[in-house]
Amino acid sequence: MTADDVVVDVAGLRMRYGTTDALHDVTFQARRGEVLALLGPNGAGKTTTIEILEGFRARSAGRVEVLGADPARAGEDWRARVGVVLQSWRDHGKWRVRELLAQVAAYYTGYTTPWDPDELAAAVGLAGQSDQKIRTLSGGQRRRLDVALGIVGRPEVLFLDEPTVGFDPAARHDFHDLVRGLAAEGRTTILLTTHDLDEAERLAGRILVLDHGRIIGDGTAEELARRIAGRDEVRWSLRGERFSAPTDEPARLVHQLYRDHGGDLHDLEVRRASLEATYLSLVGRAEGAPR
Ligand SMILES: Nc1ncnc2c1ncn2[C@@H]1O[C@H](COP(=O)(O)OP(=O)(O)OP(=O)(O)O)[C@@H](O)[C@H]1O
Repeated sequence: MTADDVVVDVAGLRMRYGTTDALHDVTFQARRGEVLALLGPNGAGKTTTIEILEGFRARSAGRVEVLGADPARAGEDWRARVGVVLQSWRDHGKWRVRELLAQVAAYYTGYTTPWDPDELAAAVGLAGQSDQKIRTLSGGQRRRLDVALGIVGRPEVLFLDEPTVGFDPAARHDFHDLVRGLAAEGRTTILLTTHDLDEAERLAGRILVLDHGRIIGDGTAEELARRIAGRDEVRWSLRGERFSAPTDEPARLVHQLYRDHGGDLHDLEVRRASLEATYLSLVGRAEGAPR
């Protein structure tokens, strides 16, 4: 990773609210084009971290750089390069989708080349709602609009705080497609917070597990699962008897079983080391650790 590739650089970040330490010593980096999930239980410090990176909250200690600048002191030109998806724009119920996108796009003129409102509406799946008033949108459509407003200035870094809370499965699916589409372009670094393992696994190339203000896991879903839950498991039955074996190479074991037992082999199953088991194990371990 070269210094130019590092878009988010956090070292020794601490946050104290009164007498409560919400972040102890958080250190991580994100590269250009990377999708990073901050995963953790309630109160882990996800929102606090992301608000500090967005420049909306002053930290207690530590070094934070986003696009080479300290968010606590960065100016308008920096802000134009950073996208933040806020909770729904409920105050603008009387505005039409295109109008609001055009209005917000106009703020970026002079800093970046914002999206054309109609192209952006189409990109987030709101082409059919461009002329609709915001208060008439469904929850999922409104969330798409939130995302559209977050990306209207073509940000280099996009922050999404619990983006799919309250979504139905179809809206979640569409939203995931939208984020994957943005990520596929490779120019936007995306940092999202979630409680949802499935969402983290689907969207993020890398997952940071945060618990009680500390990072207790960092890697791809597969790396985390292997590191903690260990090996995959192969299960089978042979002449009415059940067997199981842990293995690092399930394909090789399955091949061997077929070679040795052929048609006598039944109920063959490969269980991958799961992110869920890893997460529960990580968070469970941290429960017993000193704070
Ligand atoms: N403004 C505040 N004043 C005092 N304490 C706060 C404040 N904001 C957050 N906290 C505390 O800091 C800790 C981390 O909170 P934070 O909201 O960052 O967690 P989170 O991981 O985003 O949780 P959730 O998943 O529930 O949204 C919690 O103990 C919370 O009570």
